[in-house]
Amino acid sequence: MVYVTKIKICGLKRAADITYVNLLKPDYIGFVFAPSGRRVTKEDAKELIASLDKSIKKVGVFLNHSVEEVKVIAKVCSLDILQFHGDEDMDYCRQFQQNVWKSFRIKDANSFKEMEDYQVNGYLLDTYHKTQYGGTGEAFDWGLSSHLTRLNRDKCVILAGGLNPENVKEAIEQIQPAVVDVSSGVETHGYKDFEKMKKMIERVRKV
Ligand SMILES: O=C(O)c1ccccc1N[C@@H]1O[C@H](COP(=O)(O)O)[C@@H](O)[C@H]1O
Repeated sequence: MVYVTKIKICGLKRAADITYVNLLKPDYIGFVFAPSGRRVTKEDAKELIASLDKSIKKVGVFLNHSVEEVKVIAKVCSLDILQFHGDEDMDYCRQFQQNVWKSFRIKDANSFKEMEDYQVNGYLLDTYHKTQYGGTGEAFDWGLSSHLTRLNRDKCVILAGGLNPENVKEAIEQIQPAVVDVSSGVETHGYKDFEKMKKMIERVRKV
């Protein structure tokens, strides 16, 4: 079977991280503007982006920001995609020129129903957590994806949550997402790890 899964590496914050991705060329990279140890300011992100390879698409990760705030950051950083991780509804999502990925926190079979209320460019499946909206490093039960309705299966699914070089092949085979999104799984002591990122990209592109 041939899958053509794309890969996003999220949570870049250092100049070294940009050097790594320029060498490894994932399809997407993400800057976290949500409260997190990975959070960057728009000024930091703009400076990092200045030396980013132009072939790599830039995703901004937001969490219940105001529309105005997102618009300013998207413009300053020339973001290609806006990823919303909070309680943003469809009225909120339709207010932007950029492509929108909305995250859905998967807990049980019912968690997929909310996807039907949205018409966005990407449907990001992440793990439900009581207190965290993302970046947990925890995978959800991929078996639950059997509850994705046919309608939802045809959508652009981005799989996130606890992915790493060891489990990504199984995840792709089970869910067949358009994109896999990784943050914690390619870090060591809170920083992006070149060897883990390299291994991750090799594994994804070999499936
Ligand atoms: O990365 C974060 O710190 C973060 C904070 C708040 C919302 C989203 C966040 N990141 C996104 O979380 C998922 C899964 O990350 P992980 O691989 O499990 O660490 C991914 O979509 C990140 O973009």
